[in-house]
Amino acid sequence: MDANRKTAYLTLMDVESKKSYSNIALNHQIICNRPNSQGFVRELVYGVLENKLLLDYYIDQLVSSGADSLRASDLTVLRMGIYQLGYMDSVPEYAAVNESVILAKRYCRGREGFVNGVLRNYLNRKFSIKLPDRTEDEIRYLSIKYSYAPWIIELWMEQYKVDFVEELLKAGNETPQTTIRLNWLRIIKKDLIEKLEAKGYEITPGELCQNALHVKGSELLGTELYKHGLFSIQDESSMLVAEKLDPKHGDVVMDVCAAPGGKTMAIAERMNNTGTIIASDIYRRKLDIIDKEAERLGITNVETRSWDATRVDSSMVEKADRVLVDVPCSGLGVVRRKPEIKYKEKTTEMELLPKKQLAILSASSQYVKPGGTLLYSTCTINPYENQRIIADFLKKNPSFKKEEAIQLLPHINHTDGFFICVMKKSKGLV
Ligand SMILES: C[S@@+](CC[C@H](N)C(=O)[O-])C[C@H]1O[C@@H](n2cnc3c(N)ncnc32)[C@H](O)[C@@H]1O
Repeated sequence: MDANRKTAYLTLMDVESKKSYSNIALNHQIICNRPNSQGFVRELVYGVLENKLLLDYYIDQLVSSGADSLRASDLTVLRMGIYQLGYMDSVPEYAAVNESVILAKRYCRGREGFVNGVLRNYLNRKFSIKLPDRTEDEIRYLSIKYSYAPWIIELWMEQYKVDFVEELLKAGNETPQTTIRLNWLRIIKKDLIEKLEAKGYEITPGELCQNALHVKGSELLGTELYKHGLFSIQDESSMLVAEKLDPKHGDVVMDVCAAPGGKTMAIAERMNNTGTIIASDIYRRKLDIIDKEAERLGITNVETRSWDATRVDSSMVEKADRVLVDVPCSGLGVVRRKPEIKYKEKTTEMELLPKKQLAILSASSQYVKPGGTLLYSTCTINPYENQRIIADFLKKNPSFKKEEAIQLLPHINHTDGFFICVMKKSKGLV
């Protein structure tokens, strides 16, 4: 059996049935199955994940009992087959059908005839299947066309005009460019560019941050340059958080939701290994990742500890020059990297997020020294987790003033969708 399609199938099944994150499942299955074209596997996995509702809409037109009636294994093989037939020009039609039938023989015993029939039916009808009528139900049309749960589209329509929302939906299905953060502690920009170019990578400068470079080329994480800590992979939105926090040499910084530590490291590099960063997270096991990253990058000013950020550590009250509050959120700004987020249901857990975010922000604000900086950030595009939290917080905490609030958007800034709000604590009594 073709190892590429097997890897893609097993990854998609992990995401569908075990609710694994796509990036983690994909890396795991690549290690287990050693496909000969990781590029093909990625294209197929992300193509299917990004277009899941659209592919199921096609299956609904082709299978009388509908996509919902199918077992996860049958549905996954059909989604993969239709995606290859409809969207992957590099795959000949016969290969897409035959390889899907081979997958079905292995993973959907007795259903290979059914899979063959549905895919042939798709080939016959693919140009005649129409999307739902936009004028009748715009949310449903957009939800199918761009494959997003309807509640996300409704949420964005509350905030933005429909054309703007459509651009945002489209951008969420694009592949993000690879961006790296150069490690100022180990190398200067010019030298890193030279070393990467010598290895055949194509480099262009970042748009938002001095230490950002866009890189074209594969296997970056396998290079000696990465292993020796000359750079990290990070979107410019996260780098901008560290830039806006503006840490100074010798500062005491608290990073209260720190794991896996991307922003902690960016802050530490800016502080040139001076001062102290207390990086805490509720999960002890996640802090090991921060310790390992610090070692790779030659960072020595980070102390990790497990702490529930909704609780106030009285020993740290008014001890920090800067506090970063990068809260857990719905992740609607990172759908380009984790397309499975587009299909999340609006659960009670999600509805409780703003309460938790406000609790974390309120408790953590107590660590800020008079005159110090408090930065709240999320990787989401949701006023209830962003602007509303800040408004509620500022109403109850008049000693803080908002200095700047930015909502980065993939179709405008070409970054992840990020919210960054910088606040200052007054120097005296308010
Ligand atoms: C958005 S992630 C942080 C990403 C991190 N700042 C970075 O740049 O790599 C949110 C983190 O908050 C942590 N978290 C969730 N609830 C928490 C709590 N009550 N106290 C502290 N950390 C919490 C999660 O474990 C998760 O690692």
